[in-house]
Amino acid sequence: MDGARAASRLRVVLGHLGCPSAGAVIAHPTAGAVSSASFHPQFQYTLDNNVLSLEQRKFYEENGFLVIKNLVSDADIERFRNEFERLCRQEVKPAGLMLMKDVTIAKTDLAPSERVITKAQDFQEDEELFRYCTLPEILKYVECFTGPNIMAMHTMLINKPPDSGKKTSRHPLHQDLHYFPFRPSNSIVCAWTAMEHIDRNNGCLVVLPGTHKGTLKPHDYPQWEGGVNIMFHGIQDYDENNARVHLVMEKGDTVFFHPLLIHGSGQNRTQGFRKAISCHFASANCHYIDVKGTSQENIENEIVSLAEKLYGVKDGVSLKDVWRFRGRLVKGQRVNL
Ligand SMILES: CC(C)CC(=O)SCCNC(=O)CCNC(=O)[C@H](O)C(C)(C)COP(=O)(O)OP(=O)(O)OC[C@H]1O[C@@H](n2cnc3c(N)ncnc32)[C@H](O)[C@@H]1OP(=O)(O)O
Ligand SMILES: Nc1ncnc2c1ncn2[C@@H]1O[C@H](COP(=O)(O)OP(=O)(O)OP(=O)(O)O)[C@@H](O)[C@H]1O
Ligand SMILES: O=C(O)CCC(=O)C(=O)O
Ligand SMILES: [Fe+2]
Ligand SMILES: [Mg+2]
Repeated sequence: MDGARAASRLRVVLGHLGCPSAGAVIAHPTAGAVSSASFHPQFQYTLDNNVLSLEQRKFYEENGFLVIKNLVSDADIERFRNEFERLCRQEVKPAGLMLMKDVTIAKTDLAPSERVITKAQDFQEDEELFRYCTLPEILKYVECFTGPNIMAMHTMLINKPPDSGKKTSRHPLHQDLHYFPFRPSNSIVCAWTAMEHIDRNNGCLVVLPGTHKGTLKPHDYPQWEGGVNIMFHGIQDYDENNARVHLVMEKGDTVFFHPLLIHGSGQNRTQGFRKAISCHFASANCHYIDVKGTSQENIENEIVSLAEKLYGVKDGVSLKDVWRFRGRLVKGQRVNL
């Protein structure tokens, strides 16, 4: 049940009980016997617990994202950086890991190194990097969105390269839900941690606040002259008047955001490789959906044919099989996913 319906149902129930202040529960959460810290039926994107302040909850409800400063330690980030370098040099090859190169060098046979790999994806079998998805300081916040049964569904270390001049280091504006065949969307959250100072010069995250309240939009490849990275689908028609917020973040700062929030990242105009580590978490109580006949069918076809090509998997595989294989339980019980 969503928050608005829960609130109106609560009003009905309290009304039946002859409670005169039924409306006041919504208008004045501090009134009466209801504790303000734990009971907010008007909220629909965050859960009742004592981790987020009222201000933080209101911010996420309104905007669809929340930045927590200095959440991950320098020592942990150093470990992630070292392990990423080992993966790039292919000193270790965890099962399922995908190493991506920028489209401008995809067809070259440069030896893999941290100056060639732009993204390490699906590191769920790499114990050292997967520590990120189990950090108590991360999970404490994740639980505010997913509840207690938590799956790490999708992992990435993004190493945005210096732009070659073709602007291929950009990530077009998109909604992550486009890639996910599970619902409900409010029980999914991305944690994205800056591994260094990130601003507009090296291609920070750009978000369109409040867009998490909308629906999933059709995505496809943008018509960019210089080329687009494989699977970097973007929204074709978003509201150009929607405010754009550039998230300037320091090392260790972490943004939690809703999978419908429209976001992307600009080009990296520096000579450094801009690093961030992220995980999409979902409640294990979410359920898989069939995306056939929906706007997500294009990404399903693309991912499934890639899986067939790279891993020789047989016909009849669907997007949900790919995600079932990637997902790992990090807290509570693996209920559905
Ligand atoms: C919420 C979240 C999911 C949002 C996102 O993450 S959006 C971006 C998602 N991106 C992905 O999922 C990419 C996942 N990565 C991969 O699948 C792999 O790393 C690959 C890109 C396929 C590379 O795999 P690899 O084993 O190295 O295979 P190959 O080097 O033989 O490449 C296979 C064919 O793909 C091409 N390719 C590789 N990298 C890129 C690129 N950056 N842009 C465009 N095309 C690319 C490559 O040229 C090759 O093409 P063909 O020779 O088959 O024509
Ligand atoms: N013309 C465009 N059409 C669609 N998306 C765009 C366009 N230009 C940029 N974007 C996308 O918008 C997001 C942010 O880009 P934006 O240009 O605001 O930031 P930037 O490149 O970091 O900074 P600057 O404005 O200084 O270039 C990225 O996801 C980028 O891919
Ligand atoms: O540039 C980034 O780090 C963000 C990438 C992103 O949004 C994604 O991979 O889904
Ligand atoms: Fe994204
Ligand atoms: Mg720009």
